[in-house]
Amino acid sequence: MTTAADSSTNASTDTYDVIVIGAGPTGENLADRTRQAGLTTVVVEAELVGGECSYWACIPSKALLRPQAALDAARAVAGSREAAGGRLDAAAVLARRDWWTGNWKDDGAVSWLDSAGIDLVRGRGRLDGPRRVVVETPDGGERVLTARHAVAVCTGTRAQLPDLPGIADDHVWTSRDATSSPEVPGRLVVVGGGVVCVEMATAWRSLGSEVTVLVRGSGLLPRWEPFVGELVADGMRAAGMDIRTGVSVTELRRASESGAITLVLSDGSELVTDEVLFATGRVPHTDHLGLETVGLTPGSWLDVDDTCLVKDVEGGWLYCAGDTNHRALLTHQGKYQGRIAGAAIAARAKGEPLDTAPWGRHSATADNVAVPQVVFTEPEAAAVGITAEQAAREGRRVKIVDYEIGNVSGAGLYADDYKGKARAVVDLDRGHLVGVTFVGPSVGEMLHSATIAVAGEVPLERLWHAVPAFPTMSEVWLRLLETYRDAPDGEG
Ligand SMILES: Cc1cc2nc3c(=O)[nH]c(=O)nc-3n(C[C@H](O)[C@H](O)[C@H](O)COP(=O)(O)OP(=O)(O)OC[C@H]3O[C@@H](n4cnc5c(N)ncnc54)[C@H](O)[C@@H]3O)c2cc1C
Ligand SMILES: NC(=O)c1ccc[n+]([C@@H]2O[C@H](COP(=O)([O-])OP(=O)(O)OC[C@H]3O[C@@H](n4cnc5c(N)ncnc54)[C@H](O)[C@@H]3O)[C@@H](O)[C@H]2O)c1
Repeated sequence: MTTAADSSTNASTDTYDVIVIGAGPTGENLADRTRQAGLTTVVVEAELVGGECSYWACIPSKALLRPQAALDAARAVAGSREAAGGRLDAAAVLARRDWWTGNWKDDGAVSWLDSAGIDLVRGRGRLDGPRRVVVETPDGGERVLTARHAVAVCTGTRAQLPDLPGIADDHVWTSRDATSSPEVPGRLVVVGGGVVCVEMATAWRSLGSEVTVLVRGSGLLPRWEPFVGELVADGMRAAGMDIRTGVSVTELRRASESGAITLVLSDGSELVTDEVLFATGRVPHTDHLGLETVGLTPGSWLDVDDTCLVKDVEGGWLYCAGDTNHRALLTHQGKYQGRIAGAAIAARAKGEPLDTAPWGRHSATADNVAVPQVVFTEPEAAAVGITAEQAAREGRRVKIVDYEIGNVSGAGLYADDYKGKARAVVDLDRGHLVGVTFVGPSVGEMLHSATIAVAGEVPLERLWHAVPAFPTMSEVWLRLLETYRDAPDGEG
């Protein structure tokens, strides 16, 4: 076994300072940080460099959603509305989606790894005891890698399918099909109620599918402020989707001649469709990962501290960042964790002190208090921090401030009859915002201001001095502060 002096010049090296399993957005960022800190770094990738996000998740889904959003924006304003009467060109939308995924080729991402001095080993990696990774290479061989300092598991997730009669025999759509299908199904049923469900139902409806959404609970997006699911459902119904709540699939069968799928529902009725998407959550890629060789349970989410070091493994060498640690299943949080974990690995390798205090450079503190997310439906939803219900559960003394976004000039100018709502959750003991939610057309781009207010713990008195430009939708910030001040027992 050889030892690498510099990984960028020696591709056959088997011992590295850091081994990263999984080259999704998280693995790429983590590897970049350790390499920039001077540590030799290799990433092991079983499929495509760039991960789920680039080829079957964020990028293709947003590419599918953007054209209808552009059309809706034009239709929301008298004058442009008259010019925007046509339908989407589905073939052009799909072609643009394909371009954004690089036609499911990772040449661009591989060149970036090269330029960053990070080695790539293609194949499926698994742990084989402390600091040792065995890679099953595409040619059927095996390659053994050892790490001087750290192994980082960044293997992401795959779709979770419910165990239903017929589901194993009949091909059903998962998020992979919903983001990569070359054809628009005539009829599509989407099962779930979470983010993948609402986004993919919206995208395929915009391309012409007849869409039925089946939700076993009472509404969409149950982890968000309640008005979000209601307004998103209104928008989806207005776009022609059939949303049914309190119902789930109990059985399915695909007809061999027509290919149509019959779904048997929990209310006893049947529904016939061309495709069915199960958007019913995720499971971690931690089975077949050799977790048992280091005392962990195969298939489990990996529990980590704020530096992303896996708990319950001796020797402080195993890290896990991104989806697989279940802190926040979002690309930007995975990349953030990758940056923090990479810096922590480098500091530990050099014997430097770590700054793990809240908001320190080696602590992924934002995961606990300030996770932003945008749902790209029509209307969009955007939130950071906690909801009113979470605040109540945590026993915080809070004031909830609501405002109709349509009342500000910027929103009215953006869209005739703008409908949207903002909510701020103010922690009265701490004197700053701990949660903000917006729902309405194009609110996603406003979210970062809220993220700065929550992560920065900006005192409310100072927020009065953050003056929103006129006439932008951001004037909602001023209205939220005034509403807070004028409410009984307000402290504005
Ligand atoms: C339809 C959909 C839309 C989404 N949209 C958004 C969005 O708009 N914004 C957002 O923030 N998040 C979005 N997400 C979530 C986002 O995709 C994930 O949070 C993100 O991909 C996680 O990044 P990751 O690097 O942790 O894992 P992944 O992107 O899943 O990458 C993991 C990589 O590890 C590889 N791998 C797995 N096992 C092994 C192994 N044993 N050996 C070698 N390699 C292995 C995989 O092949 C993969 O390339 C979406 C998810 C879905 C399903
Ligand atoms: N724009 C974005 O940021 C974006 C977009 C897509 C996905 N994501 C992330 O990807 C992750 C996965 O999203 P998701 O929508 O797959 O999962 P999710 O956990 O958000 O939603 C899954 C939904 O399916 C329901 N469900 C589970 N099992 C079911 C069953 N057997 N029958 C009927 N319903 C069932 C659940 O009640 C839940 O509401 C999320 O954490 C999300 O944040 C983010």
